[in-house]
Amino acid sequence: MSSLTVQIHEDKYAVSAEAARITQNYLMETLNKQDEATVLLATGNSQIKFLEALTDSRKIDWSRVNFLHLDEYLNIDKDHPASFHTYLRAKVENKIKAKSFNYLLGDTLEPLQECIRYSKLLRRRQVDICFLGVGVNGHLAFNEPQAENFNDFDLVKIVELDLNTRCSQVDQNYFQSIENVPKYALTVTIPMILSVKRILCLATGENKAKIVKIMLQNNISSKCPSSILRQHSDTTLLLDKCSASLL
Ligand SMILES: N[C@@H]1[C@@H](O)[C@H](O)[C@@H](COP(=O)(O)O)O[C@@H]1O
Repeated sequence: MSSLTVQIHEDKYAVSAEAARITQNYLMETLNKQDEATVLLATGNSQIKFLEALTDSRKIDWSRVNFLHLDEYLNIDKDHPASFHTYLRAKVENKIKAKSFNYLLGDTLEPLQECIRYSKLLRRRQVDICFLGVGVNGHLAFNEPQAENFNDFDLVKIVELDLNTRCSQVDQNYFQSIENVPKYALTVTIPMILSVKRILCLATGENKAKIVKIMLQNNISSKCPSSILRQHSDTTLLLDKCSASLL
């Protein structure tokens, strides 16, 4: 049965605090039932305060938690300031002592082999919880809007990034100019995301209001990949008043 719960909070700080609270409780419950837990991490501005609050938690036994992440640019050095590797190393890996931390390698010379390697890692364990943001064009991880259905067979794939997505990375000062933004990326696919037990999706700010409305009120369609979350069995979408302003 599908179940998407929408919460509307005062601002991005309240969203982050609530996301950290939900995750902390969920991971504690999970670790009471099983030896290890597995988390699929997102990057982006929506995650910053949330990850800060979560990694401050002293109630979670991080030594029993495995981490993987959703996506990475292709042809980017892992130490590049805009790589998701740099982001996650600083915001998560360096802050806790995890059981394992498994990066998608964007500087690989063999992208197809990297997809296979990462798919194997993802298959090894059931992912317990996945964090997501929503792109301004509705993308989930780097699953860009497209005409076809959500029919990927693979768990990880190579994608060509939308011009919109690449421009938004410049607008947010991750890259100096559009020429510097990689054209391709690796991403976990929609079927992989839907296989996760619990999903927390965070979308805050006025620039997300239009897409949040489309995501929740238009037909479920691969033209707005995030709309597929309405078919997942246990997803919470956390909005602030700005991103929820058109609902
Ligand atoms: N590829 C990432 C996504 O994984 C992220 O969730 C999304 C939302 O970003 P933000 O959190 O900045 O709104 O866009 C980025 O481009």
